[in-house]
Amino acid sequence: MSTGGDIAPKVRSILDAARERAASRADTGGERVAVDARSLTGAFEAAEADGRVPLIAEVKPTSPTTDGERTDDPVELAESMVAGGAAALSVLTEPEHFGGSTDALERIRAAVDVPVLRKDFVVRESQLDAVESDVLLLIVRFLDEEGTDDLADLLAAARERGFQVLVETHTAEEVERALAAGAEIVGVNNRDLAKLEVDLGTFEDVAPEAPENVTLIAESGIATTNDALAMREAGADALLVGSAIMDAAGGGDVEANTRRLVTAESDATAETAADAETETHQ
Ligand SMILES: O=C(O)c1ccccc1NCC(=O)[C@H](O)[C@H](O)COP(=O)(O)O
Repeated sequence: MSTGGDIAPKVRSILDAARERAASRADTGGERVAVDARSLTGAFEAAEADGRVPLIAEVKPTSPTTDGERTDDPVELAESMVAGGAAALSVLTEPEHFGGSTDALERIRAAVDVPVLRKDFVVRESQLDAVESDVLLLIVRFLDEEGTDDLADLLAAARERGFQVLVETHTAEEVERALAAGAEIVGVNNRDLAKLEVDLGTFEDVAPEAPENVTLIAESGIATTNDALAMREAGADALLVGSAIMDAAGGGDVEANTRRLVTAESDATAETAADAETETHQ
């Protein structure tokens, strides 16, 4: 099935590149990976117990919607994110549009002890063996396209290799399809891959479709502490944040940017308590 006419030209170019990489990997064969994965839900629980907002911070040097590129050492960026309290990391491995690489992911995973998500556009089983990671992303919308494998088959193939799988959706219908395929970790992307526009209302609208036993992640467009609080209020078990932490245009402090979002809830609670205290003394 292909509903491909809806996809933005920049996203179509990403998908075409993913198909080409899948074909070249299939040609060269290559060994099947066997992952000893660090638990993503365990990392979220540890963050919650510690009063931190469970956050996946994304090493995203650039993107089709980013002004500029961050050329710092990806391992240093990743270590700063962990120092800022990130429960897990996401690492772009797509080279042509996001400046990522499998080499960067390998180096980061060796340097940190939190779970690492491989952020790429996986459409064929042969792509699963490009590199080991704790979590793998599958995007429902992309697996509609011609020349891609079936979502349930890919999910099973990824689990057979030891990956935990984050299945990304954008609509209630895609959440249903993710669940029917057996997804246990579901992301709702606030970025519409058809128009590349971001609307945090997407997560708020779609989240009620996911049952309680699913780990639900709000992805994209989360920039401020208020955004983080709104996504948590709407039911996000965790947040996935790239651009606001990377700050490619400003080259800002990645550790401080991470900490600001991770402490959003504890800071809000402290502020409310301080306001109550002030009122009592007036
Ligand atoms: O980020 C993009 O420009 C983009 C363009 C086309 C397809 C996917 C894209 N992003 C992938 C992502 O899912 C985000 O990197 C991730 O959710 C973080 O989003 P943000 O915090 O808004 O950087």
